[in-house]
Amino acid sequence: MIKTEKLSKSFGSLQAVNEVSLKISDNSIFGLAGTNGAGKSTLLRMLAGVLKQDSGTIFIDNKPVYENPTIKEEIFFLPDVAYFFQNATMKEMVQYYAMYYRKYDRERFHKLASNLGLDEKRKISTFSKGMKRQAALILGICSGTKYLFCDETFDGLDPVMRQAAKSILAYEVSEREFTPIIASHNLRELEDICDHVGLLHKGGVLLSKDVEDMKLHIHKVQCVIPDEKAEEELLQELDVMQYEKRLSLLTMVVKGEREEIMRKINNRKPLFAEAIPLTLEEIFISETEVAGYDIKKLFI
Ligand SMILES: Nc1ncnc2c1ncn2[C@@H]1O[C@H](COP(=O)(O)OP(=O)(O)OP(=O)(O)O)[C@@H](O)[C@H]1O
Repeated sequence: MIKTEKLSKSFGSLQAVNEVSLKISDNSIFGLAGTNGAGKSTLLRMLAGVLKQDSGTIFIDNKPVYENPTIKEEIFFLPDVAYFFQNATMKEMVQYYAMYYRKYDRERFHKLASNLGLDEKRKISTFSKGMKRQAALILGICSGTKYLFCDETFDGLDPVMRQAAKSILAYEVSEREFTPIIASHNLRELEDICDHVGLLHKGGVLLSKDVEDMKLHIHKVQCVIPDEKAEEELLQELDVMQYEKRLSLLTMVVKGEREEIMRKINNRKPLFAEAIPLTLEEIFISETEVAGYDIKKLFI
């Protein structure tokens, strides 16, 4: 488990991370969301023990991380710009990492590289940007560490590869002790993968929540209600966060229990009504409006 208490870091007069207290549970995928400059990379670098905090504490599995080689053997950090030795092939990078990470899984690496169509003997410098991202990700995953810190790892991957990367991470979490932490300025990249999301804003944590929990209390529904008056009454009756009407189709994001919402809609004799999946952005809108933030301005 990762636990920080009042973690802070400044660069000169700029407060990049401001009293961040977070808990990241084991065997879950944690998304660290926030706009450009929110402090995600600085926070990840401190968590990975690359950067020393000015104040506050970080404990990983109850041990301080900075200058602690034992705990660092359980951490792999994927920076936003992947680093490879000059002219190195993936095969050579594996040899290098395997010297440091005793649990390096070469077999898994061969399998993943082959599945993704990446040639282990080709110089990584000749790979495309997306291929380099894939290479960095699988090199990191196969290190066998308990924690994987990913800084904008999905950036530059096409939608198919993004999905593949998400599946690989989810598979690892289900198969072994593994906790990936993924930082991204794009909420859509964290969609469908994170169990828990922390939202950083101006160096502080705006919220940190379990995604499934959030989904229990907010729902997106679509319906067609032929009677205009009944529709108006429904909008009054429900705790509507957002709504949009296109022709006769009414789409609403509503707070409350799902059964109760559907019961109220069905009372208005809809031609059709169904609940549809919520995006992370929609969930965040409802969660942060209480704090007075306009999430749309934070994530354009
Ligand atoms: N080495 C540094 N020296 C000075 N300022 C820095 C340094 N590293 C980060 N900062 C500043 O700290 C703040 C947070 O930066 P950080 O890179 O952590 O944000 P981020 O959320 O990762 O942003 P992005 O999504 O753009 O990568 C920014 O204002 C940045 O300019």
